[in-house]
Amino acid sequence: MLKIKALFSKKKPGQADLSQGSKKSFKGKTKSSGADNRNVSQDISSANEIYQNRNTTQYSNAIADDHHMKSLTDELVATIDSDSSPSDNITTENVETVIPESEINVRESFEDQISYDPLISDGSLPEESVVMDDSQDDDTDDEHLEDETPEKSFLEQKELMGYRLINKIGEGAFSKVFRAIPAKNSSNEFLSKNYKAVAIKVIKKADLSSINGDHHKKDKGKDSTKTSSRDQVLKEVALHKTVSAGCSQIVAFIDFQETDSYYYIIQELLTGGEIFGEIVRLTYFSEDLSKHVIKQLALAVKHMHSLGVVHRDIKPENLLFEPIEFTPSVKPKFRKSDDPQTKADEGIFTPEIGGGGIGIVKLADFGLSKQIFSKNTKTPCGTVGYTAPEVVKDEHYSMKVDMWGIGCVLYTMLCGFPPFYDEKIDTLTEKISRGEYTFLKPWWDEISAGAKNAVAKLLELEPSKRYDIDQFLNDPWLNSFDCLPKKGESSQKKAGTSEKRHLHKKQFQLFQRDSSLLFSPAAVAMRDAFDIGNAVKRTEEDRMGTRGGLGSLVEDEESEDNYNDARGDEQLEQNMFQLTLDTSTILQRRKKVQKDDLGPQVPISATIQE
Ligand SMILES: Nc1ncnc2c1ncn2[C@@H]1O[C@H](COP(=O)(O)OP(=O)(O)OP(=O)(O)O)[C@@H](O)[C@H]1O
Repeated sequence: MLKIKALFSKKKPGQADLSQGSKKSFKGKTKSSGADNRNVSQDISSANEIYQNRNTTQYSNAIADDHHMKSLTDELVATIDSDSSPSDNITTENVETVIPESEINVRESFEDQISYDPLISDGSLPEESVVMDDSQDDDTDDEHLEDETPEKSFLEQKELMGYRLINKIGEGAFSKVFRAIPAKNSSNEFLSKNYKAVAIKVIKKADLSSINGDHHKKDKGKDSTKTSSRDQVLKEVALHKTVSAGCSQIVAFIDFQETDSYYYIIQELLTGGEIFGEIVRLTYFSEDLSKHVIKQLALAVKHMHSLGVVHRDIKPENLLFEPIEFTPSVKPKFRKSDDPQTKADEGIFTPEIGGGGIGIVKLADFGLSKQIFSKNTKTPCGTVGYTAPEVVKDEHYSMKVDMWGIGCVLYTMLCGFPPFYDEKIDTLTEKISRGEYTFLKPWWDEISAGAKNAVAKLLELEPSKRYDIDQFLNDPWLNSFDCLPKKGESSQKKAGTSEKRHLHKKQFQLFQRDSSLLFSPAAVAMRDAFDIGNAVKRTEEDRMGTRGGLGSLVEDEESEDNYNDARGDEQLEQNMFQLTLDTSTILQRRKKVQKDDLGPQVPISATIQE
């Protein structure tokens, strides 16, 4: 409950982005180190290396080998351990991770050379240009990307080196995500050849530290070893870098920059957007398309788990995709529960390619990930030389949190609404804790027994009985055909000819303009149901007492600090945030169908308990 409070009380009201909607909740569960951002004495060696070797290591994921992976993992162990105790064996004491002055100067002089300077920082261009018109769209063909004009003057551009921010494509509680292109005169030839466009997550330092209370916590005296906002960002970067190397189902990490005011996380751009939006658009996915998406997610999770990293925030918003050409169905099929007037056609599904306009799918957002053990030592972080049986059990428990997340995503894709929901947070929390879900009639009537079995094995309450990632990957339903996209083509080319890409893009933009769907009560409720669900599971995981994990210490302390406040605010919290699934568009639509065509209406809360 404490974590849930943190999640929802920190939401920014009125975040809206018509170009690619994403209204997200706070995730930076951090504890201040009390250290100045620019002068951290007990800090992270990986970050130091990222800064110092940026020009040589920034695109290392594309070329990572085992040796590189090993050193990254070792760095990460050190990173994680620096949170734990000043007397631990593995420490990074006295390692300074400030950006060298020389580097800052280089940036400033580099900025002078950037040809688009006139647009920078005057803030005068209007916000209305968020959605591109067709003529601008044509300009985004790969061949002309480098000439693309930024949509407006972005303040975030001022301190960024080597990339031009073009338009905002997403938003988190404390971040903005931009589509960007490597600057024309970028010295980084490898980057500009391999990535015509990139996504840049920009985190404003001031926002992060004020909300995390870094200044306030500075005075507590005991926290020289605690995790500051900065450490949290660096941890996300280190984990993203580690897990994306050598895994094509994880959004590639490209580069990282820290400046006076911002952190910039530069990553591979997935042009389709979030799977979340596609569920809302299509209402639900066919079993084939669900398999196609979930298998790619499962491979991403397998890779992470093999490195000892748990994602802990698996949800449709964190699944991004590359669009493919949409081929309409000759004769669209409807389920009994569909409203033929409103159900969008998913189109033809092609094994190894995809369907519904969805091709390659990748897992993103490592802000809540944590490392449970190091790949090399197989011992939990923070311990040297032995692994107690209960710790091994805890590791597995942590990983099962991701399996539960996969189950929720699969359930949601198959039917269009999440497995657990209630209008009240506390009731929802209880349902999740008790594993109370059902294959709701009539929406699940036509879904195969194989799919239901896979979902049931993933949503098994008892972690030891729940599928692990290998069991899921061997599930007979999942393997009824080879649903993975073909290898070999770069994801940025996957959508076929630029003409076809434009076609889909136009369809997609049209959909995106209809923000009423993405921000409808149904969509908001679905987002919230996932956020609450993940928070509940993480809380349970913490209660189980994961010993080695990075997050446990940090979160435990946060819980302790917030405990009293949380109790006082509990009622307020419940009033402020109520899930409104009952009034949601998707469920309204379904209720309407149910009422008109399928007999008596069943209240959502009642059906859940069936
Ligand atoms: N690589 C990418 N390619 C395309 N879009 C992206 C990419 N990364 C992020 N986005 C978009 O930006 C949104 C926000 O990104 P992200 O989830 O990383 O931010 P966040 O700050 O972690 O959000 P929060 O912490 O509030 O969950 C995503 O949901 C997605 O819509």
